[in-house]
Amino acid sequence: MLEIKELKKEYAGTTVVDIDHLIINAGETVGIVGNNGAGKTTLFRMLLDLIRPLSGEILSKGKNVAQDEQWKNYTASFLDEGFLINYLTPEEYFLFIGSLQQYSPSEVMNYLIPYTELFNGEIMNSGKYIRDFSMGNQNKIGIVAALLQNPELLILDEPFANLDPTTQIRLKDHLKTLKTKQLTTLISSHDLNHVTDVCERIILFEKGKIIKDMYTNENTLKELEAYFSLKTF
Ligand SMILES: Nc1ncnc2c1ncn2[C@@H]1O[C@H](COP(=O)(O)OP(=O)(O)OP(=O)(O)O)[C@@H](O)[C@H]1O
Repeated sequence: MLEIKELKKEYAGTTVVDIDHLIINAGETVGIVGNNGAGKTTLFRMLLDLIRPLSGEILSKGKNVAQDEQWKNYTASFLDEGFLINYLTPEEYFLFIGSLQQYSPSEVMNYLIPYTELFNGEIMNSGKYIRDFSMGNQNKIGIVAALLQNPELLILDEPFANLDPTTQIRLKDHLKTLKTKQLTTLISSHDLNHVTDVCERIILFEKGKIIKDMYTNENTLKELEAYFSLKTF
């Protein structure tokens, strides 16, 4: 699904992403972990052609995302609240996103039914604009809007951040159900517990470089905890 080749990004002369070669296979659920400033969001922004690399390339289904827009037809993402439209209500926003997929309003509303529990009675019919929701609820709106696009490739930056524990568990359970749909998912997270629970493969980033790339097993969480607890700066 994705191939990254000799990808480099620098800010003010400091290398923040430096990946020799990385392949993400179709259908994989991949967790990206790393301390603050490791380069996770920068990588995601390059995957979405929001910023350009200094050198190297990102191929999505074999095509360079910076040169060919095909990836936009099958990729959905939520990186931060900047992806939302603040002056809309959640209903208006979901209908807008749905209309881009040619969904009728009733199709959109039907699609949202499985998210009733995740929304916890706080999102729909509240009469509020997106800008007036808490960060956690804005996250929920953004994640569900990304899923509404029925993507083949889903990119979520810290999806568990700002969510209450109940919602984190509901989101985690939902993300696990997506595995059966052959969706390729990239999730960055600081929550080692959740990310190892949801993802079958974990890539550990440090200063823009891949330090570990491993398939999840019963020891992965302990390994990651040991790695981060021994880390000295
Ligand atoms: N627009 C920018 N201008 C200058 N430096 C930037 C810019 N964007 C990111 N950086 C720097 O690039 C490095 C990687 O940042 P990035 O946000 O990708 O890390 P991250 O792994 O997502 O961190 P976090 O876990 O804190 O979200 C950091 O040192 C950051 O300060």
